[in-house]
Amino acid sequence: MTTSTNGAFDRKPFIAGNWKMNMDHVQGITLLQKLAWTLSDAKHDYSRVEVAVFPPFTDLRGVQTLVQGDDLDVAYGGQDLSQFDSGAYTGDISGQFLNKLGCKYVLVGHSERRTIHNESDDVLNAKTKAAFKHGVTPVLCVGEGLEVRQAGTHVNHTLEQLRAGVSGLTADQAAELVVAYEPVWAIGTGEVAGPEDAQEMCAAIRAELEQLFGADTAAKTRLLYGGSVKANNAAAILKERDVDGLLVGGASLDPAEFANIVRFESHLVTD
Ligand SMILES: O=C[C@H](O)COP(=O)(O)O
Repeated sequence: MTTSTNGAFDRKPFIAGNWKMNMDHVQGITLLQKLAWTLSDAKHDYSRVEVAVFPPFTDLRGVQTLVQGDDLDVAYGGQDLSQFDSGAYTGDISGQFLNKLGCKYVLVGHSERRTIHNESDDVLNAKTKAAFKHGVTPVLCVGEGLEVRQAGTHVNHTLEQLRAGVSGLTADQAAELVVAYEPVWAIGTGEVAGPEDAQEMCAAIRAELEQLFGADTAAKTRLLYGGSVKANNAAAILKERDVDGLLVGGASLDPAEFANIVRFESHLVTD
């Protein structure tokens, strides 16, 4: 992520916390309150670094109430959505419902959805389009498993997922889209892809978006890295030119740790 001489970033940094299947609706409120207090104490400038949380569906109404009631500048989103608008799809959640709850974002194709729920590239493309249809910005997750990484085909593999996910989008949608590169071997394992690994893939993703949608569009799309991010490695990853933010799992459940990740710029000065 490069900065201009006035300290502005090329793209607004985006720090997102994916709570996964953690935190019931009472715990979720407490976590968000603590995060907001911590960031407020630290005088966090939300206009400089955007913050979002992705709670379980059952927490979203409580999160909405807290965000509205306390006028918090924290965005929130769903961890998944249906590719369909409504109907006989037991257990699924429509993008329309997420929109109605004030969700700004929704995760699409997290590796845990791709593997545990066998979500295909075609389904994820339909979900990406459904998100846009309902006015919710998709965060499309891509990334390779350990075997692919060891075989050295991780760039091709990840770009194939990307191409499938963005197929049929307009340039405006591609510019608004957020892409999260999450090497599966680094998720929840303590194994972190090095900053250079994150940069290699984010640069490849941006180059692919440039091919597909043009340079002006690709310059706007925000690219995140995710996988065992902590406060002590966030700043180094975010120093990379094409990495615009982080998708944080485990560390987002600790408000002090997550707030420190959000405040990565204070670590940039001292690193
Ligand atoms: O969505 C977040 C990613 O799966 C990373 O999770 P993690 O930070 O626990 O490794």
